[in-house]
Amino acid sequence: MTAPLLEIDRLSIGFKTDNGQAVTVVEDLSLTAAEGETICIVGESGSGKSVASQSIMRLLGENAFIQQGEIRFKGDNLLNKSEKELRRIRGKDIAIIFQEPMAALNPVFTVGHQLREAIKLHSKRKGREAKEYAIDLLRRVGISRPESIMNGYPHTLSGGMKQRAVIAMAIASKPQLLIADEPTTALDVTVQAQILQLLKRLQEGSGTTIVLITHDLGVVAEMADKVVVMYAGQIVEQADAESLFDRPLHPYTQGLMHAMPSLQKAAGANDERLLSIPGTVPALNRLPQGCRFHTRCAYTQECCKQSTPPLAAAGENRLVRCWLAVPPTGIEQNATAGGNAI
Ligand SMILES: Nc1ncnc2c1ncn2[C@@H]1O[C@H](COP(=O)(O)OP(=O)(O)OP(=O)(O)O)[C@@H](O)[C@H]1O
Repeated sequence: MTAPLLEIDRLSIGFKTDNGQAVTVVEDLSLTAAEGETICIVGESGSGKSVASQSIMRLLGENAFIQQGEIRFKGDNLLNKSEKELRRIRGKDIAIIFQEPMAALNPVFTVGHQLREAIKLHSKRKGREAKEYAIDLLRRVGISRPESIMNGYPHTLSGGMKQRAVIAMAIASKPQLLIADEPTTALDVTVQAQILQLLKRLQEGSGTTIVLITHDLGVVAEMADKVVVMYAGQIVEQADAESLFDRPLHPYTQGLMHAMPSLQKAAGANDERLLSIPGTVPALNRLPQGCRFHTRCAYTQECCKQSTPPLAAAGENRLVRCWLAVPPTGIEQNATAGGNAI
């Protein structure tokens, strides 16, 4: 059997803080993504989604350190690569798109110049050939007057057009893996939908694997094959998208779903009484004992305050970290059987 394109294996990441202490922000994270698959990582702000995704490209700051684990891309551990080897992989085999398109665009160069540079960096195309390819890429991302956009500076474009230009740069080298970190959060709703459709269409044509970071379950519903739900640095639930939306198992996932505006409207809630999960994600250096979610959970029992639930099997291709799904008394019995289905 061929290895999945991306395998993150028991990855833990810490940051050194100003007072010299280390804080773990991603703990024991494992996931796999096959060729052509879209995997969404979802959770509230501060759950560790961006740190996890940026670690794939080793884009974390100097105060970040890997505590354990591997990130394998086509079977090779990226954490063992030199900076030189990584430079070759970044932007060519693996590309990243951020929430804010200006993070990738330089305001002092035209869109065409930047696109041609991206093309020259990762392919043999030069001069006229690079220009024609740039125009073709802009057309592919839905820009209808590519020639005039080529001569424009980024600030002359709308947010949606800028993000399209960034996507054109990202796909120039035909990457096998595209990491998209909240790519539509800065855009208004109709443009968001267009950009998501664009990513889907490009993926269908190229077979690119997408790791999509979002706090928005609406985006997950639109895009995901597989979903990883993160809370306070840990995976709390992992499932294929259909099973997750059919039957969310973790109270946190259920809370995120109840907070989805479309579901609330369908249930007849009015805007003043939008449901949300009470409380906030705890600070990672002051985590509660036991389950990290227990201080916000409607189903907290004594065991939740005492000990951390494991991420256990809960049916086919499903994992959940909750004592309700895998009761403490069942753990020893089921440990050798690989967890308890609910
Ligand atoms: N450079 C850094 N130094 C110290 N801590 C950091 C650094 N970058 C991120 N963190 C911390 O890591 C934790 C996870 O952050 P991360 O950005 O991954 O969360 P997120 O789920 O992507 O949320 P958001 O949607 O707000 O970006 C947060 O507590 C954050 O403060």
